[in-house]
Amino acid sequence: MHEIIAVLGAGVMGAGIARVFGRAGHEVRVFDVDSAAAARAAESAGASAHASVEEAVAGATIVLEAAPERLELKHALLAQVEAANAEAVIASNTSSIAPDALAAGMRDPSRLVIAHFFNPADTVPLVEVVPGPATPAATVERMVALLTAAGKTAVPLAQQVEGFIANRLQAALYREAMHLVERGIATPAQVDATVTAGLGPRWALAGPFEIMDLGGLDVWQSVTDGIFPTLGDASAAPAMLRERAERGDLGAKTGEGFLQRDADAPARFAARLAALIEARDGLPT
Ligand SMILES: NC(=O)C1=CN([C@@H]2O[C@H](COP(=O)(O)OP(=O)(O)OC[C@H]3O[C@@H](n4cnc5c(N)ncnc54)[C@H](O)[C@@H]3O)[C@@H](O)[C@H]2O)C=CC1
Ligand SMILES: O=C(O)[C@@H](O)C(=O)[C@H](O)[C@@H](O)CO
Repeated sequence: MHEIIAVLGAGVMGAGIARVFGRAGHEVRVFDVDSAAAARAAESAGASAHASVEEAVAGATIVLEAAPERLELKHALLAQVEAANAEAVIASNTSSIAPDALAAGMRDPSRLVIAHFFNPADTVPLVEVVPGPATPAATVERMVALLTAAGKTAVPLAQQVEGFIANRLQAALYREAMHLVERGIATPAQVDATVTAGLGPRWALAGPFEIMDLGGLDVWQSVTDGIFPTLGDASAAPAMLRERAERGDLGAKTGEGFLQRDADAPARFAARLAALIEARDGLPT
């Protein structure tokens, strides 16, 4: 089904999302408060850039919000969308905000659904589709169909939860990774190597439940009984993350993070990831 899709926010994620839908043949419109960002994203996606939210969403059938992860900003943007378009499905690319919190200020919360893409959005197949309490099943089905037809792997959740599935899994892993570094057990590079040389290749082919089946549930019962009580239990960002973020060492965005990153690291990573996914998809099952 041909859609008219307005992408609001043309940064790291919005630009990639616009390319996904542009490549799928939909009419894509882009708005960003940074008009240069909107123009760049529109050019890369074969889309049109627009000077206002109202202009971008007028007549759109789908609105996809990829603005900064700040609830008050998203609330204001969703209000602008509702005022300018009474029909479109409104999808947010939020990383972690539960749909009901996001829809709290909306006139019609049933229009909201989460479509959570992964960075880089036009390379990573996964998109989590998360309904809020008021989201009709038909809206979830429509988003899943749209994403699937665009070549994505859409995973619908039965109900909302903060962080959805993948970010909860990532958060659990990253919490333990930082716990191990803060305890002096390993360096960030050594922790990363355990993933890229071990866990990562397996996870490209099998998720946690398949891995447990392959390893033996008796073994995993013993392992989890032994390890769970020793895991880190931080309930907020640990000092090694908070201190870097607060002093502006943001990683690839600034060149300095946990490890040194040069400016084209994200582009090189995206190219390598695309090649890896293509090779994986060509493997015999
Ligand atoms: N960066 C990542 O790895 C991922 C981020 N996300 C989520 O996607 C959303 C966007 O994140 P990023 O693309 O990384 O952020 P970003 O900071 O790269 O891009 C945000 C864009 O929104 C624009 N913007 C700011 N206020 C706006 C407004 N009122 N209306 C329209 N545009 C506005 C900014 O100028 C910027 O270009 C966030 O909710 C984030 O949590 C989701 C998956 C991955
Ligand atoms: O990893 C991803 O692309 C997504 O899970 C995200 O939402 C981002 O990592 C975000 O949580 C932080 O950049």
